[in-house]
Amino acid sequence: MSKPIVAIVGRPNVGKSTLFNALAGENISIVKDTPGVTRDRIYADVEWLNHTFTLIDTGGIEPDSNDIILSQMREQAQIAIDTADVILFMVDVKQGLVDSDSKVADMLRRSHKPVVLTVNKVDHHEKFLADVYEFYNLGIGDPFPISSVNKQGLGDLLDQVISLFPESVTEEEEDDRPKIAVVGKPNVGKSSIINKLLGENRVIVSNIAGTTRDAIDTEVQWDGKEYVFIDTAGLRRKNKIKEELERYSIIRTVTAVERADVVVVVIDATEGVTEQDAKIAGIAHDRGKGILVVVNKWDAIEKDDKTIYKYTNKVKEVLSFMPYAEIMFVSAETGQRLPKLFEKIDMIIENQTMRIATGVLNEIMSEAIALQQPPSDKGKRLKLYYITQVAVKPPTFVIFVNDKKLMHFSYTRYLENKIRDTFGFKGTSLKFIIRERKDNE
Ligand SMILES: Nc1nc2c(ncn2[C@@H]2O[C@H](COP(=O)(O)OP(=O)(O)OP(=O)(O)O)[C@@H](O)[C@H]2O)c(=O)[nH]1
Ligand SMILES: Nc1nc2c(ncn2[C@@H]2O[C@H](COP(=O)(O)OP(=O)(O)OP(=O)(O)O)[C@@H](O)[C@H]2O)c(=O)[nH]1
Repeated sequence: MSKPIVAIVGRPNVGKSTLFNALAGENISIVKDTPGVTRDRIYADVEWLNHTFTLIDTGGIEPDSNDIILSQMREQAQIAIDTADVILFMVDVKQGLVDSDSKVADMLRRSHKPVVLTVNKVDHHEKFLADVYEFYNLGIGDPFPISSVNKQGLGDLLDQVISLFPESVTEEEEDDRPKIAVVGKPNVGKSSIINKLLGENRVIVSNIAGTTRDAIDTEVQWDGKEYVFIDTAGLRRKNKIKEELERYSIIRTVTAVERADVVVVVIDATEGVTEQDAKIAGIAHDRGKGILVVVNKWDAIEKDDKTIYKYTNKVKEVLSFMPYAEIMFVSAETGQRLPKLFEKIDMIIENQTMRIATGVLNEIMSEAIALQQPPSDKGKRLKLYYITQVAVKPPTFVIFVNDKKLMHFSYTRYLENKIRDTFGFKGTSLKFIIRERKDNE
């Protein structure tokens, strides 16, 4: 089930980052050993009442000449229209209604996307109320006055945002076809891979409009089974903007990954694996998605009998935060090994949805404890009582212990490895939740 996406759009300096930080707060998921992205605060998961959604800050416009601001705002708004379920359009009560606000409002209105008009910097309600009313002129509905700095008005704002989410029983959720996102740096061969898969296999292609987002998905049939490639039309069609801002490509990646079951991370063999690849892979890792690393352009490099081995090690080193990732070497040009992609995808999905019986899990844990004593601190030893699997996609386990503080990351990793020794779980991360239970309970 993918989380709804909310995008913040607005001119420079209206307070987008301030609101983003106020809402994301400590909820921002920072996985310690994942590189980059989450800490860039471009996106974060926000919880409000019983809802979780992904908040995206489309900001990052360099305040320059007005012309540039307007064209970049249009770009920003387009990204939001393409990817978000709800758009939070932010204006600044102190600056008042500005021409570029009206132009962007026109664009948003034409998109028929749910928009929440957010009037920021209303630090004193009475003083600014008349100015807030002015924003009715934008013709995109009621203005919601807030003060991001003082965290005022955020509750009403979030209530409104949540009320606009699509019904939870959408077509997308009933659809059990595997959904695949192909991501990677520019020029690594994402489009070439998809075109090859479409072309050679004489697959039936149909465009399925996203249920609430404007992303265009592509259906591919392989071996009698249907797979959905997310937002591939945008990939195959060359980007209008030559050098898409890194921020925007991260936003596109996040929103595609959010909807995917399996994420194919494409790496260019001729360039080698880089930190930027790690950053992109980190987005999928953070979200607990199935991951397949595909090293493309394998035809284009000089090889001897050790090349694959060396290359695999290099990939594992740069992507050391996801040792479970499956790696394969392909060529979109020659089609080498490309058909294997579907086998791997099937295998990863199976692992993502695998459920292990509680009895078996507890046996594995008891054996692991017998082999390696749990850590202790100041005379108190960690006791592990019970383990059970509570969810799939990714497989999630709860471990009951006497004292959470004693459960070191390294011991969790040790247990994870023991579980993987038995069940593999290739291509998927595993999530562990540690709960305390008192001895006498
Ligand atoms: N008085 C007041 N100032 C605010 C409020 N929210 C933000 N500001 C200030 O407005 C300025 C701009 O805020 P940012 O959050 O950086 O604005 P932004 O829209 O992210 O700007 P860009 O990154 O340039 O797109 C900062 O000096 C903030 O402290 C508010 O609610 N009241
Ligand atoms: N030798 C070789 N070249 C390839 C292979 N796959 C792609 N290329 C070339 O790499 C270049 C980029 O390929 P694209 O498929 O456009 O890459 P992309 O990742 O979709 O690029 P963006 O749309 O910019 O993100 C093209 O010139 C392709 O011909 C391959 O397997 N071998």
